Parts: sequence; structure tokens; C-alpha cells
Amino acid sequence: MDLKTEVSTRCNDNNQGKVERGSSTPILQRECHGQISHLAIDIGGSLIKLVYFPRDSDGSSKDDKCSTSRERNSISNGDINSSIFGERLRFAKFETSKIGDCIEFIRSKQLHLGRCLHQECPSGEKTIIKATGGGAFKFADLFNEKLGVSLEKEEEMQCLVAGANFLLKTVQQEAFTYADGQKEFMQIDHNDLFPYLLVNIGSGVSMIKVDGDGKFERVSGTSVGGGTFLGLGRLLTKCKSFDELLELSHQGNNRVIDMLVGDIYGGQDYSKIGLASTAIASSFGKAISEDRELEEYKPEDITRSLLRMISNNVGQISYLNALRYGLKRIFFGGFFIRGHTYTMDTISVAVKFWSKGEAQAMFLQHEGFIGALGAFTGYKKHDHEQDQFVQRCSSKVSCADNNLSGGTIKSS
Ligand SMILES: Nc1ncnc2c1ncn2[C@@H]1O[C@H](COP(=O)(O)OP(=O)(O)O)[C@@H](O)[C@H]1O
Ligand SMILES: CC(C)(COP(=O)(O)O)[C@@H](O)C(=O)NCCC(=O)O
Repeated sequence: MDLKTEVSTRCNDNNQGKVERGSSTPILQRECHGQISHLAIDIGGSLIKLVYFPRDSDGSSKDDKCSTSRERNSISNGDINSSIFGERLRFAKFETSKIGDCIEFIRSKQLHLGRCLHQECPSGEKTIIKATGGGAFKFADLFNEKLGVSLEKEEEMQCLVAGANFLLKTVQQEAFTYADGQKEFMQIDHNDLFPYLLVNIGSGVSMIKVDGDGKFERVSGTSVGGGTFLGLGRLLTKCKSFDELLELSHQGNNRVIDMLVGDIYGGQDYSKIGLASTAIASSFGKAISEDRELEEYKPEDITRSLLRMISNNVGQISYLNALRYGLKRIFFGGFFIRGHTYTMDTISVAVKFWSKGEAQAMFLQHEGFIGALGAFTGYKKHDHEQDQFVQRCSSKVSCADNNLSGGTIKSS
């Protein structure tokens, strides 16, 4: 049963005054019902992602008061919260290396206080925060020490699948293709969603065959992912941040460094095996034959080649795995993508090229927040009140569809 269905089922079933009958948005009763947070967190190798309902100083969620004020919080590392889902469910990200900033952010928003802010709570009860990603293990003690909260670990692949299924079933304009500079939203038929391949390009890359809700298998992965782009980019150029690298890559020309088929074949196509003269024969291959030092290459060109190499490679491995399991649809998520046109174009072209047009790359609006959203939906299992919380979130997704039509969420 998807979340939307559950909303209406519960609306009809529940006569205990917790849900306003006939309303598409169940009303949350403010009662102390255990210490569960309004926050879910995904702590990855590069970034920490937060999904939360903001709250007022009296302890209520802003959302409970139907607040319409847009909240944009600049964070010390320069990232900005994205506010979508009808300006209600909020998103924020921090570099994992700046976990202290993230903890301060949670404290400043009082997201660590559970529901019982300014109310009497059963003593000794700790706020539980759903957390996924490796950092849920690595930083559990730090969260306990600094915020007095308990991180409840949710399995990372399970969260990615739950988040992707939630988005694909709930948000109308979630999945889109990118070709020839055009973004085209796809209408997803809920009855025809499975199976698909979910490729999450984070620090590393996971490829998951998804057969249904909670039915999945991680079929492959590659260590050449977003972390590789950022790590190698930092080593090869003077850039320090991902944004700088992306920005530089706009002005670059990969052909200065990549060895093309034409470079090897005297300017000609290698038509017999379907390779145009402009196809990359060897990423960074020109650097082997030229007597040039690293400093003599423009950082713009280096970043462009690097971005192309990694995107191409992920696209190709993804296609091979789709082929292995007979999957036609491949959804790409993870913050490596960042709604960046060159990245999406390269991945799309790679999938199209290798599949001879049989398979299609699709991207997700909430690319980097899939895991955190999946963890958030995990509250549903936990307690009835939070269950309504998640359900309200899904009902608001539909209300907020128009807000998403403007394009990808850009978190910085
Ligand atoms: N502001 C940013 N800071 C660092 N890396 C970023 C940023 N935006 C996008 N990225 C890219 O996204 C990758 C992390 O993606 P993400 O899905 O958050 O994975 P993880 O869970 O491993 O942190 C980074 O390795 C980098 O390539
Ligand atoms: C270990 C990970 C699941 C961690 O997730 P991440 O923080 O990168 O999002 C991921 O980095 C990964 O799948 N790496 C590829 C490992 C491999 O299959 O070779």
C-alpha cells in the first residue's frame, strides 16, 4: 500500500479524533507520545543530508500551524536549505567533515528535542532520530554526547529504495529525462514502476535492482564516483570545493586532454565498430604523449575531462547491469549529479549509446535526499503519531507539485 493510499485508509478508519475525517491532511494531535524527532538524517562519505519539519519555539512544528513562511538557512559552509514540499518539509546538507556545524544547526532548530519540548516528558527517554549512511554508525556517540539523542540506524540501501519509491509514487514531477539540452518530466505509472535499476552516485556508487516496496538487491557498485571527482579534482587543480570544480568545468574543453578516436585514426571515424572520430578513445589519454606538466593544462579542461570520465563510466556500468537483469529504466540519484546539465547529458548519452537506444536514463529531482527521505519514511513503522506525520508529508507532496515544476532543487 503506498503512503497516499494509507492516508485515506487511516482517515476513514480512525475515529479517535486524531485525524480530521474527510480531510486529505490528517491533523496531528499534540501529545507527548514518546521521544521521536521531526528529523531524519543521512550521513554519507561526503555529505550529511537532513530532512525535517521545522518547529516553532513552543515546540509545535511550524507545519502544524500551517505556516507559509519560506525558510532559507544559510549554513556556515555556504550551503542553503532547500524548501520544497509546499514550503513544509525542509532539506539541508552539510559537508560530513563539518559535522559540528550540522549538530549546531540541529540544536538551533531544536530538532533534537523530540515532541516533548516544553512539555513534561517521561524521564530518561531519549529522542530517537532515524539515521542512515555510514555516519549513523561512525557518529552515533557524538550525537549522543553533543545532543543527547539516540541515532536509530536504518539500513542504507533499504532507505535509498524506500526514498526512491516514495518519491516516484508521490511526487508527480519527480523523474525526468535529459536529452539535447531538454529536461522532460516522466509520468510514472504506479502499476508499471517495477522493476527498475536505482543508481546512487554518492561518494561511491551503488546499483540496486528494485522489484517492489522493500524488495531489492544491490547488484553492483563502483568506487569511481562523486568522491573520486572531488578528490582527484582537488589534487589536480587548486580547487577546494565541488562547486568550484563544477563551475570551472563549464568553461573547459575535454578534448584538450582526452584522446579521441580521431586522434588515433588520423581524424577519421572508426565506423566499423561504430565509433565517431569525436568519441573519447581514452580519457586523459592525450597527457601520455605530450611533454606537458600538470601546470600546463588548464584546470577548466582537467575538470571537464574528469567529470566526463566519471559520468561516462557510471552510465556504462549502469547500463551493463540493466542489461544483466533486463531492466529498461535506470533512475540516477545522489549528490554527484547536482542537476548539472553536462553530467546528466553525459550519463544519458552513455546509456543511450551502449543500449543502442533501448534503455533510458532518468534523474530524480530530489537526487541527493533519497536516502534521508527513505529514513524519514521509516518513522511510519515506529509509532502511529509519527506515521501520520509521514502521511501528512505525502499528502503535501501532492499539494506542492507545482512548486517542483520549476526545475531541479539546487541546494546551493
Ligand atoms: N557541496 C558539496 N560538497 C561536497 N560534495 C558535493 C557537494 N555537492 C555535490 N557533491 C558531490 O556529491 C558527492 C556526495 O554525494 P552524496 O549523495 O551526498 O553521497 P554521500 O552519501 O557519499 O555523501 C560528493 O562526493 C561530490 O562529488
Ligand atoms: C560504501 C557505500 C555504499 C557508501 O555510500 P556513500 O556514502 O558513498 O553514499 C558506497 O560508497 C559504495 O557503494 N561504494 C562502491 C563500493 C563498490 O561496490 O565497489
